[in-house]
Amino acid sequence: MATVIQRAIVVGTGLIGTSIALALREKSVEVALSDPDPATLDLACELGAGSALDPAAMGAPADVAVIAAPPGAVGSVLRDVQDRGLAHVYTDCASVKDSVVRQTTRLGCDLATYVPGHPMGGREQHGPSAARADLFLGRSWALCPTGKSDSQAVATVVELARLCGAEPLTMDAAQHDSAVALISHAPHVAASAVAARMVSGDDTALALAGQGVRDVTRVAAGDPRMWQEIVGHNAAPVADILEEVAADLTATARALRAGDESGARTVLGLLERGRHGHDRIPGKRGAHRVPGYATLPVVIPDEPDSLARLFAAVGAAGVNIEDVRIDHSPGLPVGVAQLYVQPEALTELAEVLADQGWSVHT
Ligand SMILES: NC(=O)c1ccc[n+]([C@@H]2O[C@H](COP(=O)([O-])OP(=O)(O)OC[C@H]3O[C@@H](n4cnc5c(N)ncnc54)[C@H](O)[C@@H]3O)[C@@H](O)[C@H]2O)c1
Ligand SMILES: O=C(O)C(=O)C[C@]1(C(=O)O)C=C[C@@H](O)C=C1
Repeated sequence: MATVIQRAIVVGTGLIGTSIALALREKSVEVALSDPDPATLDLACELGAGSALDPAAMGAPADVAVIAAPPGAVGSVLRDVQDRGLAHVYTDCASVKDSVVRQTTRLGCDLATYVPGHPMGGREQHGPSAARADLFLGRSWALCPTGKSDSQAVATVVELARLCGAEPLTMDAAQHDSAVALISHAPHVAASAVAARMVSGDDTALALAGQGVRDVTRVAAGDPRMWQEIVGHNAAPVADILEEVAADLTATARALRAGDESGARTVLGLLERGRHGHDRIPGKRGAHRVPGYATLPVVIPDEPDSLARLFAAVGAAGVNIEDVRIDHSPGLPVGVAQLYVQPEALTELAEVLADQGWSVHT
């Protein structure tokens, strides 16, 4: 079933909504934007994410409407946009899915045209000023169709994810929620618990802070109210993981106080399990860019000679690759090579590679 998204609506133009809109604009999709906060909407428009939604001037419904509002608002926003007939297909971006599906069902939304979604890209900042067109490049995008979502609607939202450079993964809402409790929500709370210790740390201790504590606590800089809402909507799965983390921490503290051989084995056991768990996390996505260079993200197929061909093409264009980072998850058919080049080489290299058929995301 071929679907081509030409016109989209984004409701909620914060970090996620504006990032999706920017990614769609790069693919020449016409985007109409809406947000209850006029300053937020103006900024998203000024950043080139689209133009303000004017329902009177809209004509035919858009191909897809994306709701990028906080989880607790998704049900009522969906009901409203469906009542106004703004699009043929609807999706949302909330970080939790089961409670959102229950809200939409309770509010009598049309579940045939709605496909719950969750793009797995984000940042610890919020609002349109933090948005980036490449936020979802090479990331997974969870789709949790309800039993009632129709197949054309699912195909449209798959296309939306791919237009943003992401790889759609279909699962049910409960499976999604326990997965994100493990890989996103509990880690966020644990990072906040570690970061909260810094409140009473003295200035000398904080002056010593290196990269370690910054890495462990980066996400704790996120919006506390948004995260309270996210973990509150996924309470039981998050609480389950946090209890396991707390048990490990309590056992480790006891073992350290005991200071005996058995205690040493307990500590080593946790550190070894931690390393093993870390090794199981695919790729190294979201690492910070190397300062001073421009980065050119290029999508690479998961084939033996892709990188060699890409490097050869860059060399033939006379450009030196200063550094490279490869974001790739085993099992996904594509990855993203981030090429670090001198800023003055960027535009021409992007054009040369695009002309040769590479999927380049400047
Ligand atoms: N921040 C992340 O890393 C991340 C990643 C993936 C998904 N999400 C999900 O995406 C959604 C948006 O998060 P964000 O980080 O962009 O937050 P944000 O605070 O940057 O943006 C949220 C926007 O929603 C608007 N909004 C609030 N109530 C609304 C309503 N009733 N109708 C329409 N718009 C409304 C706000 O004015 C704001 O502009 C949330 O559901 C969040 O769970 C966040
Ligand atoms: O990278 C970050 O800053 C994020 O917090 C992104 C992150 C995540 O935990 O991976 C956070 C919440 C989302 O719902 C999806 C992605």
